[in-house]
Amino acid sequence: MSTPSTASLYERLGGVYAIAAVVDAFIDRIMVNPKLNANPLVDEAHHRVPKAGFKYLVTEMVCMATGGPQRYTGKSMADSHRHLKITPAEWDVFAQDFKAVLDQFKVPEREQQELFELVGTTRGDIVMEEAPSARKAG
Ligand code: HEM
Repeated sequence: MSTPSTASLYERLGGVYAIAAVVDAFIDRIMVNPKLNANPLVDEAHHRVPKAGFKYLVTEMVCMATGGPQRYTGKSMADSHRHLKITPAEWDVFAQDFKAVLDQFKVPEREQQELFELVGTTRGDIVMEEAPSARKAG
């Protein structure tokens, strides 16, 4: 049995420098993934949004979500993804790339699981499960 740790996930991941390095590699990977860019709406946005700003916002968000002192200043997940019509299959491709990068950086299993739980909480705002007209307004 492992000793329970009181350190936040942010601290266990190594803080902002380590998180920014993982986000850097992850965004480089997803932005050129042909399976994600097969969605023309995602492809268009991936070529319009400057990578550096995207990495900045995702780093802020991961730092905040893991218990760091940063505050996320970007749009809500629903507002920044609704127009992309992301499918469950595309979400799975995204998750596979995430896992590959966490493995590449040798993030331990426990921290990977906690990250996947956090990422999973946003799925409902990002993945379009039904026609937009069927979604509740507001
Ligand atoms: C947990 C999962 C995800 C997180 C945390 C996340 C995070 C973000 C953030 C922080 C932004 C910028 C918001 C802003 O501009 O203020 C964004 C935009 C974007 N995301 Fe995600 N994202 C996730 C999943 C996905 C997936 C699965 C895809 C593609 C398949 C995707 C593609 C994009 C694209 C293309 C944009 C730019 C949209 C635009 O400006 O038109 N994201 N995301």
